[in-house]
Amino acid sequence: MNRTITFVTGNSKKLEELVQILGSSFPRKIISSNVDLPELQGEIDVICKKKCLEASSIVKGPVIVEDTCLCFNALKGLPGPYIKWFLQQLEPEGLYKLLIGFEDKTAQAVCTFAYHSGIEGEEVILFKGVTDGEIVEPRGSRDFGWDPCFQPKGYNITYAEMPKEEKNKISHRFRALDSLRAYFNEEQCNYNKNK
Ligand SMILES: O=c1nc[nH]c2c1ncn2[C@H]1C[C@H](O)[C@@H](COP(=O)(O)OP(=O)(O)OP(=O)(O)O)O1
Ligand SMILES: [Mg+2]
Repeated sequence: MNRTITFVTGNSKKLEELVQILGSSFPRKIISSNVDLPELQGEIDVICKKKCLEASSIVKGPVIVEDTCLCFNALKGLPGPYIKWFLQQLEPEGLYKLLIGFEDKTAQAVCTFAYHSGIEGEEVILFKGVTDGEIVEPRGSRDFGWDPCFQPKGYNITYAEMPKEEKNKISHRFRALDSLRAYFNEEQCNYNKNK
């Protein structure tokens, strides 16, 4: 049985963070595949499940995918899953300006990983991580997406101003991967018992 998991993503920064966060202690081998999956619409969980099944049908084995949303509370959760298009057109400056007419600048960064075993008929499993923060005037490195305009709660620096190790301790992606890691640690225990 194929135990290697393929992380299907077109985003190299996501992959970089996953590798840094999971480190070497993760029980399963993860390889990556840079396939552009369709950007679907709808509720976050539905998007992730569909994205995962799409990936699974291409890879024909165990896969994980990830979808990241940035939800502005004043906009009732938008842009949410559409953040990619908003960021592409508006850049971090424009994201900040979107909220100029609103007192409430709070936002949630939401990361959802989805895993499918590659076995037909099995369910997709979701792992979610949320980090609260606020949308601020962009500051810091332009390395990764909307990092310059997201300031996590309790901090006075943005994700983009933090050392990578710091972001990776509190980020939406870290939180999601923490529960994914717990799931696979247990799965590995059961696998070893039944071997
Ligand atoms: O930690 C992050 N810090 C800053 N920006 C981020 C982060 N994580 C995702 N992002 C950006 C990438 C994309 O503009 C949008 C999510 O869209 P999303 O569809 O999930 O990502 P994507 O299309 O780049 O990669 P994928 O091939 O895995 O779908 O937010
Ligand atoms: Mg995408």
